[in-house]
Amino acid sequence: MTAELRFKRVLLKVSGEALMGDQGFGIDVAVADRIAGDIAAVRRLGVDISVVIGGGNIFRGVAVASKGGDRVTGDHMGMLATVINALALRTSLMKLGVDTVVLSAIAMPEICESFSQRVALAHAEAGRVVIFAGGTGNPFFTTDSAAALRAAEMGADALFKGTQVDGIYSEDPKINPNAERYDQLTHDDVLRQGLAIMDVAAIALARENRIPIVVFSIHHQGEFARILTGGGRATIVSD
Ligand SMILES: Nc1ncnc2c1ncn2[C@@H]1O[C@H](COP(=O)(O)OP(=O)(O)OP(=O)(O)O)[C@@H](O)[C@H]1O
Ligand SMILES: O=c1ccn([C@@H]2O[C@H](COP(=O)(O)O)[C@@H](O)[C@H]2O)c(=O)[nH]1
Repeated sequence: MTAELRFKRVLLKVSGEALMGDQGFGIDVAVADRIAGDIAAVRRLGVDISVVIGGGNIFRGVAVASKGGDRVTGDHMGMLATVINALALRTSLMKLGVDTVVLSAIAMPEICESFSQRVALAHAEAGRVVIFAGGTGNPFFTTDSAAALRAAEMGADALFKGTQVDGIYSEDPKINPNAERYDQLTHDDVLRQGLAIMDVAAIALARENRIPIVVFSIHHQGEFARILTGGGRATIVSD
């Protein structure tokens, strides 16, 4: 008997930082391959998946701004970092025989296709995994906002944030190991309590479009599939 699926069409936000593994910078191919394996397993369950990938393993715009540099240039560098990660993840998925396309919010036609909602939906309809690169294409945003935006554009019924921690806590658990972990929250709870797991714009956009957010650890192999089939460990944010 096939397990009942919690969601049929999901947008997965993959932490850029997770891709570096223990290296401290850049891409650990073994980690990219493992995450690709988790995506392939979820696809085999019959779930439509598209992906937004972060860039924190390579570059964040605030790193430039905090040293007195130009924030917009820094953000452009950060968005380019997400394209590098998207190409790496596509390579890992293609090795597993998963038909995958990268669509960038910033045109670079020699490297990948450009994003439009129409093209993205057509690729998804054809059964491809779509990886959205380049964030929203605009500075002063993050890939969490891009994930909420693309989830709405793709008609996703949930936004999965695969990150470094296994859910949302009362405070950053990396700073306070005694912080309380939540299984269930509303979008309003996250905003009112200022829980910094995602930026405010991303949470507000998901709330406006009634998209549940599922926060889980991308480091736990098979967790993505377990959550979709009713198990696993995650915090679910819904109204
Ligand atoms: N209330 C909270 N609950 C859980 N984690 C929190 C909370 N507040 C802050 N965090 C931190 O937020 C981090 C996730 O946010 P962030 O989006 O910056 O990283 P990421 O998922 O690795 O993405 P990327 O590397 O792509 O930027 C967690 O690793 C955690 O340390
Ligand atoms: O829409 C966007 C998305 C991202 N950026 C810049 O890229 C880096 C990396 O993204 P993360 O979400 O931090 O992983 C981000 O710090 C921004 O500098 C952007 O400008 N616009």
